[in-house]
Amino acid sequence: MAPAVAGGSSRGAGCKCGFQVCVCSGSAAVASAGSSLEVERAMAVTPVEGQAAPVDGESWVGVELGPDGVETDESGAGVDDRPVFKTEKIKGVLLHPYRVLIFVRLIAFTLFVIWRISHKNPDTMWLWVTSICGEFWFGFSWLLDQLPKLNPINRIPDLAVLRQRFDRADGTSTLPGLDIFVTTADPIKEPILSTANSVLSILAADYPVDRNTCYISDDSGMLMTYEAMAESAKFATLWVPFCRKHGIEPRGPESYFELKSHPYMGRAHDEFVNDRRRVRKEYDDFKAKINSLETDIQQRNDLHNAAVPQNGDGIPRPTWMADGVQWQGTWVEPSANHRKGDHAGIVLVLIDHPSHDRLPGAPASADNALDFSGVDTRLPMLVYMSREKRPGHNHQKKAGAMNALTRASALLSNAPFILNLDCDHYINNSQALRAGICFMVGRDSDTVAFVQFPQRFEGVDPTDLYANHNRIFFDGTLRALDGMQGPIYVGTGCLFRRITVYGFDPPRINVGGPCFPALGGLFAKTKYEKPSMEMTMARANQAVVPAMAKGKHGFLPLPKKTYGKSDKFVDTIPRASHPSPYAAEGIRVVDSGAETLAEAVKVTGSAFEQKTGWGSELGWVYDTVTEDVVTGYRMHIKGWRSRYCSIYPHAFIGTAPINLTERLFQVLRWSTGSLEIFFSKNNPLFGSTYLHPLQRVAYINITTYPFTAIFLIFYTTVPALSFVTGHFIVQRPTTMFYVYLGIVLATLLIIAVLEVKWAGVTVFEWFRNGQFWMTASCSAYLAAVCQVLTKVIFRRDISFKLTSKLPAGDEKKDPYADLYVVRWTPLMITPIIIIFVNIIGSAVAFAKVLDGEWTHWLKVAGGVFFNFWVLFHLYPFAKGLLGKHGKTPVVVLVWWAFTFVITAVLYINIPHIHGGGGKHSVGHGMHHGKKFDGYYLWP
Ligand SMILES: O=c1ccn([C@@H]2O[C@H](COP(=O)(O)OP(=O)(O)O[C@H]3O[C@H](CO)[C@@H](O)[C@H](O)[C@H]3O)[C@@H](O)[C@H]2O)c(=O)[nH]1
Ligand SMILES: [Mn+2]
Repeated sequence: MAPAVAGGSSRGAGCKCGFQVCVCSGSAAVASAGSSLEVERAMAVTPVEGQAAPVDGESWVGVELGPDGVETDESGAGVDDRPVFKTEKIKGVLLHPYRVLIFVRLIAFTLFVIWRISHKNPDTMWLWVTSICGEFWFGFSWLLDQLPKLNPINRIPDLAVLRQRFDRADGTSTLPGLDIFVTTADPIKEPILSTANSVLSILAADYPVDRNTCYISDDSGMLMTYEAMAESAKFATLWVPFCRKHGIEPRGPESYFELKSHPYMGRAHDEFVNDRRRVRKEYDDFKAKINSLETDIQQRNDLHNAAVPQNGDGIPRPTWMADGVQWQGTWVEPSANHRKGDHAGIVLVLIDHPSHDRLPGAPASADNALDFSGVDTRLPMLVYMSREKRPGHNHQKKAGAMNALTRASALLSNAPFILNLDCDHYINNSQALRAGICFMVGRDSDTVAFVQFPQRFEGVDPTDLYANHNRIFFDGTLRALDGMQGPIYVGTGCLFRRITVYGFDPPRINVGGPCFPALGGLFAKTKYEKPSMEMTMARANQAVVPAMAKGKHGFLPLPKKTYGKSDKFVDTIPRASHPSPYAAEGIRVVDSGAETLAEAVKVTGSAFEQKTGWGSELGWVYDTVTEDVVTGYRMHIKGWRSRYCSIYPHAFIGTAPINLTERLFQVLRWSTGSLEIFFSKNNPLFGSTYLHPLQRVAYINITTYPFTAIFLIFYTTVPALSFVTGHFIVQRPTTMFYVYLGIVLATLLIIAVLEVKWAGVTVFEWFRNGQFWMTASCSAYLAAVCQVLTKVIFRRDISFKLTSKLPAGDEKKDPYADLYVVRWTPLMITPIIIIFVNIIGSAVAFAKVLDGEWTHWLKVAGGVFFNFWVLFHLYPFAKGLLGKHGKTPVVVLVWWAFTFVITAVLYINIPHIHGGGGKHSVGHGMHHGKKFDGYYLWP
């Protein structure tokens, strides 16, 4: 097979797990991955104290800060010089061989291609030409994937230092404000209980409550979502103080109560057990309420609407809120102005701004069973929002929701930082928010646009059949990019700097990675300016940042009209980088009065963005099926940097589609989105020179990887067909050919082993990554290439559906039932063809040897081995295709063996194929009876 390939670690191909247990025990890891989540949670009792990400500690060594490495705090004054995060690089014993091998492989590969070009195959020129093109592409894409990994960096937040610098003795804190956006689009397809859990985990996270606001955006506009959030707000008054009192981890109740053991903080064990029993009972009630919401709302409506005639009379039957008011959004019985895609905007405050001072709870009493005396009972602000939807408007999916959230939140809380979580992701580590903030307030951090966390998933089958955990991508590629300009933005679990979202330039440019300042300086503009005195003073005084309009690389706001017609909103922009929502002690500069709420509804209106810069110059980027990568790209080309934050226990955990069809569709969407960027004005080849050179390479990689499909289809079919046709890619290999090939393959493996070592993943995951890479290439990537080319040529739009978070099988009996549900999609056609071609190819070869037609069985074995290599990669796919039968792996093998035997028997026994006049005697390469000396290239 194309020697350059090892399963690219692009986003689509890959696996996303990340369990400490895997990392420590190395080998037996994967089998226990499912249950290791339990272990992990049990270990989560003690909140992390700057605990390292789950990488192999032996592989990394601290980077020493130079004399300039003194930190300044948010006021710019060098108050405390201890850094809020530590930086590590890979130990020399790993790093040097790693880099040398990459170089060696590059040379060997070049020599290999030169050999191939100079050894023409006159028999079948088309094979020769196409295969060389393929090899060239594989080598090139390997390089694109490998080069940005030359300088991996590991950063570890130091929460103890953060605490000392920002938290005061009286329990208040000067940490910067943080707005958290949760996006949801359907209370059924995205189970509402899971969304409620995410919100509860956010409300209970460890962050100064008066500086933290949670926004839930509901693109369905349904009352059910709103009421589930109202219930959550109610339950939070118990859940949150309970978490604080006993140091509960994780703080999503569902995952907490699922734990087999319930460790506790502090000494009051009996009290803890009693409290937990109480809360558990309340949680069960809460769950029951959430689960009956649909019928409750229905019943309430029936009661209210009893007077209205029942059948098809065209009289609208409204949906009623609990307080007897008509719901503004989507009605249960949809009518004009009240259906999905056609309803008014809604902004409702469920929990208002908390007080600035602590609010200790009451001791246990008759109507209050839990003793919360001494526990702060304040809750962060919680806002429900559903933007206006109108027919004929393109609402731009998640990107549109995020932009609406950005504007509404500016009016209500205007925090300088924004964290986005998809509705199925909850906070698994209560310190996650603080950990992310470390990278925003540390040394040089004012040029950091966003902090991307790895995406971790639960509910993935223990062997991670379709590489859902994507660990090679997260722990390898994204971490490595931290050593360049920073990780690519890949969606949920990302913390943003608000002014970056507003399209501002960074205060200065310093994109050269610590290891390649020279290289960075050579190709990229690495102008370094110390923050001006004015800016420093402004921050120190906690006043409006006056430097915003200044300087080429100072904050450069876009023209006012770019932001839309809301003076109130535009007025918030100068304070957008202000760390505190308080002007003077205790006086909030933002309010949630009726006027502000009305303005918030206005700025989320569907016409608001017309003739503004939203979706192009600022905010999340529009007109693409994946808004994430391109939004981050537009920040990087301005010279902003990003950071990767991988903490342990995992910061956030979500759900992943373990069903083959769902997974293929997800990857189809991602790869289509990637190609769209390539064919747009955001093609990374033309991005500004502020882009770090190797960062550019990484972007070229992530916007071109689906093209691999074209070449891989060739390489997974033609060699197998060679056994039938007798035309081979390489006719007479020489010793040097084998030497080059050997080096190319050996270095591939050693590089992988080193990479797996520093990334802290397992070799098994590396194989899974490769397997899914091939499956995706033959199906989703190929479809993506076709789709995008159609879009580019015929200007046809591409539509996509939500990734399902609903388990399709019976969850009670088997948590992974969804894995075995087969839903047919045309995406499956190519991998099926490839499987058959490879089985048939090797069967024919086998038959030819048996038959005495070919005598060099050893040479044939090489080719057959390659066919098996392809089959090995497509094995998970075949397993999934068999559905329930695939549960027994033998079935796959039996199915394959059966096809093999049938083909071989048929070949030997049917003279029509076997004898002269068959296909294989047509070419000049090999004739019946002629000694087999053509040899298929790839062992
Ligand atoms: O009209 C819409 C459609 C989607 N969403 C939300 O967008 C998020 C992501 O959608 P999902 O279908 O779950 O996509 P995934 O493939 O699971 O998500 C990954 O890929 C997306 C880009 O394709 C990123 O936006 C996500 O953050 C990333 O986790 C979910 O919270 C949705 O509720 C909306 O708010 N409005
Ligand atoms: Mn999702």
